[in-house]
Amino acid sequence: MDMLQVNSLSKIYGGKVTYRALTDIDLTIREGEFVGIMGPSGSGKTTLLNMIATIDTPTSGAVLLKGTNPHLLKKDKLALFRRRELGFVFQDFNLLDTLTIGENIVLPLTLEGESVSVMEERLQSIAAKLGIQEILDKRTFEVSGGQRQRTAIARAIIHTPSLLLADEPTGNLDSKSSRTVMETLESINKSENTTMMMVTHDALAASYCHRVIFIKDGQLHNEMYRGESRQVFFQKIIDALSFLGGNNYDLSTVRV
Ligand SMILES: Nc1ncnc2c1ncn2[C@@H]1O[C@H](COP(=O)(O)OP(=O)(O)OP(=O)(O)O)[C@@H](O)[C@H]1O
Repeated sequence: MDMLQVNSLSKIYGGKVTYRALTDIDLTIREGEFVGIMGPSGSGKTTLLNMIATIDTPTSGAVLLKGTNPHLLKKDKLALFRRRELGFVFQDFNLLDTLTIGENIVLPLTLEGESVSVMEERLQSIAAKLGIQEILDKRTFEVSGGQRQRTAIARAIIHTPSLLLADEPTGNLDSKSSRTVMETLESINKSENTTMMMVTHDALAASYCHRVIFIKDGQLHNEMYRGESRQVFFQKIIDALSFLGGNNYDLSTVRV
């Protein structure tokens, strides 16, 4: 089944000087697929993610999630759609420092008015899957970056969203934590069959995806499927990035 369809999506930013950030993007993501989006700085990756996340609106074209175009929904329905169908993971974790790790994770269920016993059960089960049972009572500033990101992932999937959107989830992590976070996402993708789309500059992170789509100058450039070996895929991604060129690709910082 197709989970996400993006049809002829374009974005022109307004203002004194207009800027065409995306041109005619067509994209389909199947249920359970884990897709990476890569491309040089300024190529339109975050713009694409923001259109799909309904954080921003397209200039033309359509986004369909399970056949529904969220951009056509009224404000209340859109808020509900976002809360139920989407999960978000960001580079800077976006956790609330006034809450414990456990309270952060159950926040989406609190907003849904779920009962305490259901919340507790879901919390324990998800914390066990992500290996963060020991830190549920701690504050966000008492745990490591990798643990914070796993907390953010737990919060993003506790309401079993149709689509998990991640923007540079390893951007603030060292290489060891990056691996753990990517292994976590990979294992959730497998066990829950959660459809995932991740924007990243990090070739190591991208190598965990089933498919990587490269964007250049606001247009789809090419795509690559992983196949059997993550190591081989990693090398292919590095080659594709150096071929793609563009700004801010410092391959000396690439992690193996
Ligand atoms: N609100 C905005 N108004 C005007 N131009 C914008 C706006 N947001 C982004 N842009 C421009 O659109 C282009 C695409 O930006 P976007 O953030 O999507 O790129 P990106 O590929 O995610 O870049 P990076 O890898 O550096 O995060 C850039 O040239 C950017 O300057």
